Amino acid sequence: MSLPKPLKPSVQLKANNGDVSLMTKQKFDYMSEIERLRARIDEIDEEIIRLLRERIEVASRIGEVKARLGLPVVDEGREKVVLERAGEFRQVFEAIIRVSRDVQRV
Ligand SMILES: O=C(O)C(=O)C[C@]1(C(=O)O)C=C[C@@H](O)C=C1
Repeated sequence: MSLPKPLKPSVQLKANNGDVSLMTKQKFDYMSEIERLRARIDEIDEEIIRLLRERIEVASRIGEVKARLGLPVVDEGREKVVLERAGEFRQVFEAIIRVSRDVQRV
């Protein structure tokens, strides 16, 4: 049985110190794919952050109305509904709710 052929280093990349290091084309392609996917994650994260800011703004408005009506910040029934909808992201939403409780207390 023969061993697979070693891949030829075919891409030259300049390292920070000016040395030229060799990388296989295959590894270069995989690394480019990671970069491309990370760029998409950056876009998604920016959108999530924008939506979280908007959510906090809305929660803060709810807080103002509650204060006028003399209602408590925490509404456990409503939190249950929000957390059930969150499904596998329950822990994420627990953290989000903590933030919106906090903005309603200031
Ligand atoms: O719906 C409300 O009453 C809110 O204040 C918003 C919110 C939430 O972040 O979803 C926050 C705190 C409450 O305990 C319930 C829900």
